[in-house]
Amino acid sequence: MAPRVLVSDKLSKTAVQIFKDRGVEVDYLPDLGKDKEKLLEVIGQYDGLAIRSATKVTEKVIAAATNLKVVGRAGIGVDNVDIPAASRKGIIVMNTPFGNSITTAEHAIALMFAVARQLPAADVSTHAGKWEKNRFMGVEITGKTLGIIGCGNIGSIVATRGVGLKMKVVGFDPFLSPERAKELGIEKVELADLFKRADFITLHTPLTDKTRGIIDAAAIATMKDGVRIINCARGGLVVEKDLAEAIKAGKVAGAGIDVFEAEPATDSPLFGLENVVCTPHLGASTSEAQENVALQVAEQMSAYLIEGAVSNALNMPSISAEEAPILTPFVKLAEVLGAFAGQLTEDPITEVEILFDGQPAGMNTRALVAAALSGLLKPQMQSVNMVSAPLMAKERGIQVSEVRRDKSGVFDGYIRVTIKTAAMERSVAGTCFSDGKPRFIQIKGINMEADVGRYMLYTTNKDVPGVIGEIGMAFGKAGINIANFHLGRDEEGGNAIALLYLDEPLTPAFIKEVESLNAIGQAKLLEFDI
Ligand SMILES: NC(=O)C1=CN([C@@H]2O[C@H](COP(=O)(O)OP(=O)(O)OC[C@H]3O[C@@H](n4cnc5c(N)ncnc54)[C@H](O)[C@@H]3O)[C@@H](O)[C@H]2O)C=CC1
Ligand SMILES: O=C(O)C(=O)COP(=O)(O)O
Repeated sequence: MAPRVLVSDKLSKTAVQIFKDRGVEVDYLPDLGKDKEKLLEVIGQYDGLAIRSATKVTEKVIAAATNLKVVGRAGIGVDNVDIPAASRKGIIVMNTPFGNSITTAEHAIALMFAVARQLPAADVSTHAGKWEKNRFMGVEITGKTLGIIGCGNIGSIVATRGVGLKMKVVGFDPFLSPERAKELGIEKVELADLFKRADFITLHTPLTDKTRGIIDAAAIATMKDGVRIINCARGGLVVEKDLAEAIKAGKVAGAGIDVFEAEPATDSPLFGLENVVCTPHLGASTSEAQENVALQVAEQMSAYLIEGAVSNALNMPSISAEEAPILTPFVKLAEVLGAFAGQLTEDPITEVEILFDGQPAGMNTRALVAAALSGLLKPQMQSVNMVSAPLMAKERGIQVSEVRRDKSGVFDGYIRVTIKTAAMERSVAGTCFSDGKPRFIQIKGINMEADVGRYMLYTTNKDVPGVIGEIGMAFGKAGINIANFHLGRDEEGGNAIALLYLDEPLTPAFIKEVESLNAIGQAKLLEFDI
């Protein structure tokens, strides 16, 4: 059945055409996202949800989204999506990180000019026939200091535009390297320095616990008198009430505000103030940007829903369409190895080490780690998947480490999963042959070569004569067929293990009976999603 996508915000219709061309069913209901109740009612029918900023993908929406696999944000900011809730449910959240950056940077520059020359008020006055030539005295931009808070995609574009306008540009961003600052032609500064020196301040960070209220009364007090502030990033970065007070007091000479603490903003302390230029979250609203983001989000969501390719996901490593077919057998292998270890371990796991030897070491190991963790946690959490597993492991305090090394043995490559609990350590290794099927090659340090079956009985025993006979007798007496049998041991007369392939699951009573056989230590029924 074709996957179904709901477009619940106003995206360019290009998205609809792309979904259809890729074989995805699509419902285009651009106002539905604003109707919370209706969204809750219908979301269960969809595999994908394409949004902008109006649809709020809350924990409640995610709980109701019983079939949802992917949320695609046609734009950058994902603060309207509860990503931890989505991750917990295994839903991928992706955005289009570059499609609207130039357009948004241009809006910041447009607001800067509008504030510097009071263009909107002058426009209203002139339309009213007042000709107030003396009322609107502006400031020049050339030679002024532009302070950019957040020098990522958009902040960097604003920086180059500022340099082009002959401004002195200073930037604050903890992740801005001195080399990158030099390349942009700007000076990297601390925030306090930026506040002290800037004539214009423009914000380009995401809204996080660190950045919320970054411009408040205390920050404004350290700024130059007559500073002008532009916010095209997110409402909440600026404390609107504090900015309004500072404008009324004449400390701040003007502000250009595109984003608000509460949106849609129907009321704000900034409304009606002299030289505050407001726009209704128009940063990304050009036809070029909207074409870009619609096209990109529809391509990305279709690629995921149809081919399993992942790009620009915020809660899952990327898997390109080209690598998906090569990676898939190793994803399955990693999951099987994790599942083996997870099913044999009842105590809390404290550590997991995943070793990639040879061929898989050169692959997308983040995806393979996610797959191994998903297999490992599945016995405890049925709905865990590659998206949710890393977060679940972290929330459970499991330390995950990854080791990559060159080919070291007879196989072109293999993966080994080692887990630790307070009481023990256990490892299992496997490889993929050219048929793409996973094989176990080592269990608890014992070499063997065994296919993976849907139902398998794993036993540990002493390497003494008669074990196979005893097990065989028990199965024969119970009338249960053994499809295949693999054995391995560490040394003659030492520890041995057996893997029995079964056509169907065993009853707990029968497993107990096997466990009670003389030479048998442990007997455990394993199930693999194969
Ligand atoms: N008004 C609108 O319509 C639009 C708004 N946006 C918003 O613009 C903002 C920036 O977007 P991009 O440049 O694409 O993001 P980005 O991720 O490329 O850049 C953000 C930068 O902020 C920096 N940063 C993070 N915490 C910081 C802190 N505490 N102090 C200083 N810098 C910090 C990061 O290191 C990063 O370099 C986002 O909030 C996004 O949602 C994006 C598009 C349209
Ligand atoms: O991309 C972003 O982060 C934006 O803020 C753009 O929002 P919008 O898609 O115009 O509602």
